[in-house]
Amino acid sequence: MAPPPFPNLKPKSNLTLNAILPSQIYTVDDFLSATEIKAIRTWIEGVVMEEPKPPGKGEAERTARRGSINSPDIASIVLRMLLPYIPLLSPLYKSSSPALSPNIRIYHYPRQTYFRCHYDSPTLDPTSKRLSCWTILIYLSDCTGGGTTFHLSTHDTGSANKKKNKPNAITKKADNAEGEKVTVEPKAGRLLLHWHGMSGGGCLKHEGKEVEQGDKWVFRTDILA
Ligand SMILES: O=C(O)CCC(=O)C(=O)O
Ligand SMILES: [Fe+2]
Repeated sequence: MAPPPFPNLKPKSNLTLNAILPSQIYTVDDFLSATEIKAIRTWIEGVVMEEPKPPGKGEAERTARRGSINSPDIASIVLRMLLPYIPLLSPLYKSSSPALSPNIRIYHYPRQTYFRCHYDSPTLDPTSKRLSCWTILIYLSDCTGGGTTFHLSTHDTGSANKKKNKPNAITKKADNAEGEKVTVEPKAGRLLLHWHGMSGGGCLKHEGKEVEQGDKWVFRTDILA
């Protein structure tokens, strides 16, 4: 039997782009409808999911199951949904031909799984020869815990470029030992974009916190610069 198809998603008008931390972290709630999430979850049943592997040298530990598929078609469906928001982002998106990485990844975090602190880095798309610059995460379920937490005083380019931005916060937490953090909670249909491009101080250190209740499902790709 043929695997279930990826649904044809419908761009929605009147959604707000929330600047959680200007120039770094943005969200859009209800980016996907409940029907679209259900159809994507059905499509995922045809995606081969791999069990977690021990981290390689210098890699962050991650204990979620992951699947990946190379699909320019899915990238173009999701790009059409993202187009209204791209001109609103900072750093300003300069390319005249917006594109998404066809490397589509699915994460499944059962209870008690996590993705430890790391930085995303610009990654070359071998076909277009373009580097990624914005991480795209779309939450496909509700769960307790499992937030995507950013460590605000961190940049991979060293202290000279540390941001002085203040977050507009979904949940804002001060932690004296580790500095200020901002957590985007997983919510079904919520889109999270965060910057990992070359300029603007690069990527903030971030992590997928341990899931406490329920299962966390995430769709991941990247905007290409
Ligand atoms: O699952 C999350 O909340 C974070 C995922 C992440 O950091 C990544 O895909 O690089
Ligand atoms: Fe990441």
